[in-house]
Amino acid sequence: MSLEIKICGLSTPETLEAALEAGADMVGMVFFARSPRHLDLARAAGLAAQVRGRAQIVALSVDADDAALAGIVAAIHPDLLQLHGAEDPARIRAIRARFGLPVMKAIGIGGAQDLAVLPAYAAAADRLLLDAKPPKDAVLPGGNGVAFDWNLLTGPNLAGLDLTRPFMLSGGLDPDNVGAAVRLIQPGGVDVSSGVERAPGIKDPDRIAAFVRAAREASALAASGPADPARPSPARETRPS
Ligand SMILES: O=C(O)c1ccccc1NCC(=O)[C@H](O)[C@H](O)COP(=O)(O)O
Repeated sequence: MSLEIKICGLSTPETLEAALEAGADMVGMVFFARSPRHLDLARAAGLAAQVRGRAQIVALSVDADDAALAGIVAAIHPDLLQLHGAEDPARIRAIRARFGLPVMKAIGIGGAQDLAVLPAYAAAADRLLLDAKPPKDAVLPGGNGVAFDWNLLTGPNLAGLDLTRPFMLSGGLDPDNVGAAVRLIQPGGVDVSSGVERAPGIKDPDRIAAFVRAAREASALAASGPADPARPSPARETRPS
């Protein structure tokens, strides 16, 4: 299975085009008013029209209620809903049922203890996004450009987890470190926002291209031999189909 690459927090036609031309599989649009990447629905609809049929459209929200989600879905017809708040497995199931769309749940990882919740979330969501926990003083629950210890996701720590679909890795990835992350973890996908920006909320086309290139090169290399012999390759799945 080939590595899926998501560029999150795109907000202009130019940077969106850079992500699509670089070969991103997924593009993320942020609906969270406190974020410098926040999009209003009209702007998002225009960007979605530019993407349709070229990559998957991911709508990111944070503890959004049904009315807010309905507005987002009607405006951009996303392929995937990314939930980046404190949505529990019951809420994820309710959202999947109500909107008939696959859900990717972001889970903050700070230590081995955070892995315990993964099976419950994997059973409810279509995908998991394993992200860093936000720093204590952070305004945003994600998109903070901080990484967690990737070694938490190597063989012994994942051994007891019933994961049956590829997860995406995120948090502090950038063009310089994504190769090492892919070779070590062999995730199903990688997701980046801050690491391809020149300032908060301002994406850099060159960094987007460099990120995609580095991730693809590392994925090809990893496919020729797993870095962690205790771990099946590619990364295991997180939900029965
Ligand atoms: O990007 C935002 O502004 C944002 C706001 C609220 C919740 C999540 C948000 N972003 C999440 C992401 O962009 C990524 O899924 C992930 O957290 C990685 O971000 P980064 O560490 O900046 O690459």
